[in-house]
Amino acid sequence: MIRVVATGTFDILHPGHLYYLEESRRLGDELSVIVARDANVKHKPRPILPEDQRLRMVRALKPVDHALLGDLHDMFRPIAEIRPDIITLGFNQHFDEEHLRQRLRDRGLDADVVRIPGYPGSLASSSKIIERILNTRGPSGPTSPAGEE
Ligand SMILES: Cc1cc2nc3c(=O)[nH]c(=O)nc-3n(C[C@H](O)[C@H](O)[C@H](O)COP(=O)(O)O)c2cc1C
Ligand SMILES: Nc1ncnc2c1ncn2[C@@H]1O[C@H](COP(=O)(O)OP(=O)(O)OP(=O)(O)O)[C@@H](O)[C@H]1O
Repeated sequence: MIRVVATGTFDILHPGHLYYLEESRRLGDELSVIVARDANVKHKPRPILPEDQRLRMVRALKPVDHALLGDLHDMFRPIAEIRPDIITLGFNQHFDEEHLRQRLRDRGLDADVVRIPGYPGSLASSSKIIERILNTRGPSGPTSPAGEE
């Protein structure tokens, strides 16, 4: 039984998320997904959708066997519980593979780390979808009703 773990914020689902999770699942027999806590998303604007909602949607996706919210303080705690054989990183996750492998070894965890490539598609990005919403439906967007600020 090969256990795989995937991680991410998953704010406003799109086909890039699905591709990452499908490719992660293909590497093993069981896929667990750790969804980032609202309080831990500091490297970009805070998610639009709250963590419970992001978790619920990820859990419903076909390639996902288990989904859980991450730990608030220690990112290796869920990993120590799941004991995966493989941890996948998405194409734009800011972790260095070798550094992550070393930190895992330091904690007595010997999971391999595999980078999954990007899925092509102009709207396969949460931030681009948000940008498009603001540009097309925001106060100065082309579809706002006449006379409304
Ligand atoms: C091995 C690993 C374990 C993680 N564990 C947690 C965790 O327990 N709690 C959490 O809030 N984020 C955790 N994260 C981080 C997020 O799930 C996410 O990868 C990070 O916020 C980068 O998000 P993004 O690629 O979705 O922008 C973990 C990331 C990795 C690579
Ligand atoms: N287009 C994509 N192709 C492949 N993997 C993707 C794609 N978009 C996101 N992922 C992966 O899905 C996981 C969760 O991604 P995340 O929630 O950061 O979405 P995002 O669309 O990259 O967000 P943002 O646009 O805010 O950076 C990460 O591992 C990320 O690398």
